[in-house]
Amino acid sequence: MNKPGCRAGRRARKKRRKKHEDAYKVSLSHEAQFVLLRRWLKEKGFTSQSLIPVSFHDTGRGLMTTQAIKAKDSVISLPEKCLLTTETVLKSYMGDYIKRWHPPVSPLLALCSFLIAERHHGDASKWSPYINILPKTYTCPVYFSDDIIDLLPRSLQKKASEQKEQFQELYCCSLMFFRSFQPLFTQPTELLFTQDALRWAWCSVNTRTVYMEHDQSNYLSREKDIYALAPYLDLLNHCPNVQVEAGFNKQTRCYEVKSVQGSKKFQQAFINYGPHDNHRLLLEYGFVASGNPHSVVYVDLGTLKLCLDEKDKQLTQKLLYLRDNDFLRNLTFGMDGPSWRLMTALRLLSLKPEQYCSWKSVLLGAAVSRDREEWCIHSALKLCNNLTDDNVKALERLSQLKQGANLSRLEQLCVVESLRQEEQRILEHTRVVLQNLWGQ
Ligand SMILES: C[S@@+](CC[C@H](N)C(=O)[O-])C[C@H]1O[C@@H](n2cnc3c(N)ncnc32)[C@H](O)[C@@H]1O
Repeated sequence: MNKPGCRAGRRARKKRRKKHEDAYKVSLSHEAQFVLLRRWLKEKGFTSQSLIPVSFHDTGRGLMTTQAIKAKDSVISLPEKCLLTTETVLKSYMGDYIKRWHPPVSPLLALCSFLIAERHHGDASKWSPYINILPKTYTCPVYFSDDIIDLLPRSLQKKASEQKEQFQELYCCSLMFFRSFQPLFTQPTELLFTQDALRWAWCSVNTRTVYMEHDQSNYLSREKDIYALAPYLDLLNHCPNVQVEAGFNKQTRCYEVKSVQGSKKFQQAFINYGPHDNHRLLLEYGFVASGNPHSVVYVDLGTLKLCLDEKDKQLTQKLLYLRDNDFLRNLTFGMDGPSWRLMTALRLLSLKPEQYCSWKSVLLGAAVSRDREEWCIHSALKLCNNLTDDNVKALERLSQLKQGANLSRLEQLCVVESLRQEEQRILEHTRVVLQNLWGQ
């Protein structure tokens, strides 16, 4: 039974926490750019007052409820007129240029080109109230310099570098296409459609669009056209524990978000971007969610090799089996210890020559012998300690680099630091689990 004293203490702590959070919750609804945005949206038929823009102490800018939302009730319903899609782009002054271009460009590139052009037009743009509230820069890895990429967990470094290369390739391949817009501008397109401008537009589309399927256009490439920029609605932040139903309603012709559990008054309204771990959130959205239940620490092949016995004559064969059976990726530690896949890979690597014939049953989950199980736990601890050391070094380096960094670099360093801190927390839990297993 709870002691009354404890309950009173908890209540007091809760009150203090709420007061602290409220102090760092600043309404943005009276700022000129949001007043203009709301006015512009009202002209397009969006009038709801139940969500207001707020700067939150933990997640940054987002939307707060001004009234309670019941389970299954609407969070927001945005009329089609407010959405910016490839249809908007193809119907615009850029449409004929895009339609003429061969081979057809992707829906993503069409949207990016339009955003770049509209940002350049400034107040003369019909979309300026929306463009003005878009972030000026992002914390996705495509913005990271090499020294920041080096501070990511090893398994993420490769993906981050690939993202940068993929972006670079898109830019190089699009230069001629951008040049085709020259008649629309007085300035040379090289000065408008720069790599920086495309990076900004690319991140705007990738981090802010909602999923909306469109009919395939003959004027665009075969890549799926699933994007819609949804002004105001795109101020909703992600919470892994929230459930929503979202989609374009063909009857009401609105993009609707409904809450599954409901939400209290004066709370941040969240949506769910999907069951992503922190690596995916960082790669695709440029942030990490603290306490993310989907997060794990990945053991890359280089780290796994630390517990391999170079003198093991079957080592090459073991690694081949692991690779052929898809056991060399997605090896992870979670809050509850090493994953089944990681332990299975370690069990196969642990086999002595005379046990090697049982490799098939090991891959199906069978344990071999007590001493091999101990070897696996010991190896998992070794991997856990190695990843922890790597984290500690990265965190030290990050705190050095943060000193004297400019604002956008500081934001990037802080995101990487949050990721490392989250991983440290997972590894600490994993170590306790492994030590308990070792003691059994
Ligand atoms: C669709 S926008 C949401 C609104 C955004 N915060 C803004 O100021 O415009 C998506 C971006 O919001 C940020 N974000 C979303 N959820 C977050 C969270 N739980 N914590 C921190 N940042 C978050 C990330 O930068 C992400 O790329």
